Amino acid sequence: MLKVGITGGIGSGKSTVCRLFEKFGVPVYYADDRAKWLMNYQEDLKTKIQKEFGVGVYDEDGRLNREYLAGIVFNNKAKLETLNAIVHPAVFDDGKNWQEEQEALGVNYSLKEAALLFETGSYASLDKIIVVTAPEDMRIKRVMERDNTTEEAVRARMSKQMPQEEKVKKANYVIDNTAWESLRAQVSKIHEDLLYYAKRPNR
Ligand SMILES: Nc1ncnc2c1ncn2[C@@H]1O[C@H](COP(=O)(O)OP(=O)(O)OP(=O)(O)O)[C@@H](O)[C@H]1O
Repeated sequence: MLKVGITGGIGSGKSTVCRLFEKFGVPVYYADDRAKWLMNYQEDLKTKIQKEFGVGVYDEDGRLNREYLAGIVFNNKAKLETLNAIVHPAVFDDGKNWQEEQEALGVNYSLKEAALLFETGSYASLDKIIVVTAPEDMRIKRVMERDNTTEEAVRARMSKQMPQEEKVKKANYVIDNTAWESLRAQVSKIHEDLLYYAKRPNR
């Protein structure tokens, strides 16, 4: 099975593009959503997080207090690195298990969607990379509307990510998500190409 990664800056439209791939029957692993789930429900991971950041990280029901944790790590590089060193391997292993399941089902290629595909080093385990792009002002506006948040808050999150131009340099495919109208055709073309590549003998 061909393993394909899909990434892009905040608000570029990764999830929107993935939903189009799903319409073509391609299975998608949403690493960021899955990370949230694992931090809430995987006991090993929860124990490690609690040990490092204290009991206050989880509420009485055992659910992660995301605001509390964000307050600790957002402007503290060392703490953020510690958290990442705990969470990223757990998500990577979970993604690997998922890929093995997909392979056993006979899937030609699967997608792994992650905002920090390059930053976490996860791209190294993938065969092809798709980067979704959109102009910065458009991305900010879309996230402000989607999350009902401020420009400042979006820019703060954006500043922690690799710049879009650098991601594009590392991509095998780039999807320009400036306009909704051209999105489906771009996805369709890449899907055909990946299917062809995935089925090629001795690739
Ligand atoms: N081509 C488009 N035209 C208009 N709105 C769009 C388009 N693509 C995405 N959007 C909207 O922009 C917002 C951001 O898109 P999406 O959530 O897919 O981005 P993302 O890259 O997955 O975001 P994040 O980095 O925050 O996870 C969503 O509300 C989505 O509906």
